Amino acid sequence: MTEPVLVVAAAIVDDLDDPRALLAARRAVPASLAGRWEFPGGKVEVDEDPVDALHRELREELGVRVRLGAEVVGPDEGAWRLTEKYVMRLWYAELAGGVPAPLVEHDEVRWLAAGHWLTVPWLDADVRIVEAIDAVASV
Ligand SMILES: Nc1nc2c([nH]c(=O)n2[C@H]2C[C@H](O)[C@@H](COP(=O)(O)OP(=O)(O)OP(=O)(O)O)O2)c(=O)[nH]1
Repeated sequence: MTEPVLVVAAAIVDDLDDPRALLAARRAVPASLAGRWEFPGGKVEVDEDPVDALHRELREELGVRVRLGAEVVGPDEGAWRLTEKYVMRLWYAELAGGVPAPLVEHDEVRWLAAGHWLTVPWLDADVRIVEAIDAVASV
């Protein structure tokens, strides 16, 4: 069996200490995923450190620098299984520089206000993740 490809992504919030708004990005490509929303991020390259990969992806995709918070630990050996092919690690983050813009594979980025995190059509695999972090933020 081949190992799943590691994807790293960020749940960018307005304030790590008191998250209210969550940044979601709408995919423009590929056609099969277009129109669905996701956590910005991407695949870790061979021999690349996952955290370095995350900073690289956020710089390339959104043009931002971030400060990372805690990892959002998932049920699949600490990660989140997305599909047969992909597994994702996710970190909370807040902006440290730049204004997020849909530069590469997205056509819109949107701040979702508290109570509205589940109102956009997330990628299928992301729904349970957004539910999990929404439950924590709503406490
Ligand atoms: N970035 C990201 N990918 C996700 C999420 N949920 C989810 O199922 N995926 C899937 C979509 C893609 O099939 C895969 C990640 O690929 P990607 O297209 O973001 O990776 P990448 O930026 O490195 O893309 P590329 O350069 O290889 O085109 O994981 C998510 O929340 N964020």
